[in-house]
Amino acid sequence: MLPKCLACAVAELVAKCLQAREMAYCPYSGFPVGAAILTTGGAIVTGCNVENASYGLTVCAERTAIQRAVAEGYRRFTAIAVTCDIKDSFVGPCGACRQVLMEFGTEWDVYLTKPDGSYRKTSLRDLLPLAFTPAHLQKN
Ligand SMILES: O=c1ccn([C@H]2C[C@H](O)[C@@H](CO)O2)c(=O)[nH]1
Ligand SMILES: [Zn+2]
Repeated sequence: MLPKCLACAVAELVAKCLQAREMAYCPYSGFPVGAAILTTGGAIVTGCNVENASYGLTVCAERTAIQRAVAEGYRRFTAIAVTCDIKDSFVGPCGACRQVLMEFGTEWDVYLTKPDGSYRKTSLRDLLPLAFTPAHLQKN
């Protein structure tokens, strides 16, 4: 894959998370969420929330995306863009998703994206301070 400029990669990532939100399966909440993950190699893997009649089995968009990415053979990531239908504020991933993303690196950029495509950049470190990570399980 050809390397892209960072601004181009972010623009594509944001566009893909908005597209992914269109695929959300959310008949119970009516709250569609889209996510798009950028791998270190420049590939983008998307996800949406997938709800279930047994409500607790619902999977968030961010976890759908990361699980899909890992299943496709990717392990190293640089960024995730996330969007929902809320227009007046930037909304972060839920706590469960923050922890699951942290499993695959502490240095993620996170683009909290509004439906109009505007975004606020933050980081997984800032979203999950003092995180418990795989490094804590390594023997000394
Ligand atoms: O970070 C989050 C938070 C919520 N949801 C989904 C789960 C559920 O389908 C709907 C309402 O909680 O939004 C996500 O996809 N990501
Ligand atoms: Zn979540």
